Amino acid sequence: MKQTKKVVAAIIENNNKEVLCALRSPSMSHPNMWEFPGGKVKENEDIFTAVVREIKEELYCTIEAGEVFLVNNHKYENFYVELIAIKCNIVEGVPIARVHEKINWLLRENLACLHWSPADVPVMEQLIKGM
Ligand SMILES: Nc1nc2c([nH]c(=O)n2[C@H]2C[C@H](O)[C@@H](COP(=O)(O)OP(=O)(O)OP(=O)(O)O)O2)c(=O)[nH]1
Repeated sequence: MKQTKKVVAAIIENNNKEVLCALRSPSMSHPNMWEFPGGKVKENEDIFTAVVREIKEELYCTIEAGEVFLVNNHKYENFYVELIAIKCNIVEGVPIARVHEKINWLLRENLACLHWSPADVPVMEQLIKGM
């Protein structure tokens, strides 16, 4: 049976109404695709704790988690992902790409210009619809 990965992703919007997007590096799985930063939820960890931890590890800043924006179940070739997108705010620090190739702030209307990880496409589309 295919494994299911439970993954949290942070939807972070700045004061200019731009959304934080992160490019997976060539050494990561799903290389060279854009995603909402985050990662796998650990066993016995709640999703809100997980997203705060992942953003601290990956982007070196502190966020607070808000409400769940969208949950998308996606089937990749070798595994399933339950992608849980959570609205978040930065409360301390400035995001720095530590594991990603780069990060970018984009207006919602421009999000479709990027090449997204397939599981992220419905999240990106919902953000554009919600403008
Ligand atoms: N962080 C994050 N991961 C995503 C998104 N969309 C998506 O398909 N994924 C996938 C990529 C990975 O397979 C998994 C997240 O894993 P991860 O970022 O914690 O770590 P990883 O590269 O070591 O994962 P792995 O594939 O090697 O198990 O979910 C997204 O928006 N954010």
